[in-house]
Amino acid sequence: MPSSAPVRSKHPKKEEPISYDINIPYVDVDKQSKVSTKYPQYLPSWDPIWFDPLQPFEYEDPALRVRNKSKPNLLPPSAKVSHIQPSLGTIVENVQLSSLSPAGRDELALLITERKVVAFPDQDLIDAGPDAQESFMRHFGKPNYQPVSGSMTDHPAFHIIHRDGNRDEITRFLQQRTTTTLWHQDVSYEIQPPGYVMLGLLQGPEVGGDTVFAATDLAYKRLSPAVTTFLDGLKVTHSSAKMIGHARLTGGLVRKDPVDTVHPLIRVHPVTGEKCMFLNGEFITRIHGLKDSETKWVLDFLMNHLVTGHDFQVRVRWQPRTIVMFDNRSTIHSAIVDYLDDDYGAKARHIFRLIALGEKPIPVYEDEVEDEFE
Ligand SMILES: O=C(O)CCC(=O)C(=O)O
Ligand SMILES: [Fe+2]
Repeated sequence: MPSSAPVRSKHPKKEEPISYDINIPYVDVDKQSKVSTKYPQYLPSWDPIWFDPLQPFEYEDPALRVRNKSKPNLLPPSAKVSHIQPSLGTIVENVQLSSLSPAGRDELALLITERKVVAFPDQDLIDAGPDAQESFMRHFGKPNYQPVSGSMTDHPAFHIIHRDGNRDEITRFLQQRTTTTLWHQDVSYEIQPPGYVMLGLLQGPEVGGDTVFAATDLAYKRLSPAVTTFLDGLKVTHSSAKMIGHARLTGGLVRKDPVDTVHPLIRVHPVTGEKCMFLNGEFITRIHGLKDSETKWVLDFLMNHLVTGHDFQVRVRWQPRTIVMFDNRSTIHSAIVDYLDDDYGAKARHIFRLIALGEKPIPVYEDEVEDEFE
């Protein structure tokens, strides 16, 4: 929970040369207040709140409570269900998330584990306010408080993704990178990382600004037994230190101390039982038992496999008032910042993210000795 303990710094300085993470944009707060937005209450705020480290907690995945796999409480006959790709990604129309009973929310969790990414266009939950949105997500797990980046005053579990159409930051970002895509699994450094994640579109460009997802279990299945046998027992350190260090160095807001957590590289999904690659382009510092160049070799190969395998990916196009819910255990994702080009007219994009923290990642070999390779 929030506490009133030390405030390290305030919002980012104007001379900040480049954002550490394209998903955590540098924002000129003074200018922001003048930006026209449909949802001013959701403009990012940088309130000086301090959070203590996440403590272990009991977690039962809501999908495990579902007995009737046809999901009658989620999908009445009037619901229109269409798949975006054969193996992942589904659009559900004529269902309002705000009206779901607890049994309907359990069934939603099951649908998300089955389809990995589910989009619900035209949701009245988008306009129901932050309390209703937070309370909806509480069903799926514990809230997360982001250590850096813009949030909402009095609602620190919100992570706000907002671009006002200004290209300057992207131009700076692309001075050092060749693409705006940054593949990641959300908050993988926490001891109990997110299971379910909600993204809610407040405002977006007519064309562009899609979000792309890759299935980490399907990608795992493509690997040969010789490779999966090697990967199955590996442990990896995920760290928020670089992100937080960068924020501190540049005078940005910091709300938590850095966390380093050892996770299995391959985790077993608690609902589907599938093995998922648990990997991140942003937060991994080492694979235990491997040398630096070997770690880089393994991570480069696996990330390349994930991001180039379009046959186990889905790209979600945002329609107005869409809520996307995805399984952060069986997917890796990236925003696509392609809508700021002059030729197409710069556009604003405004999304909120709410996270439900889930189980401690389940290793393939339960009886492994902790930190055997340290
Ligand atoms: O903006 C998006 O589409 C995704 C943002 C995201 O991945 C994040 O904030 O963690
Ligand atoms: Fe993300």
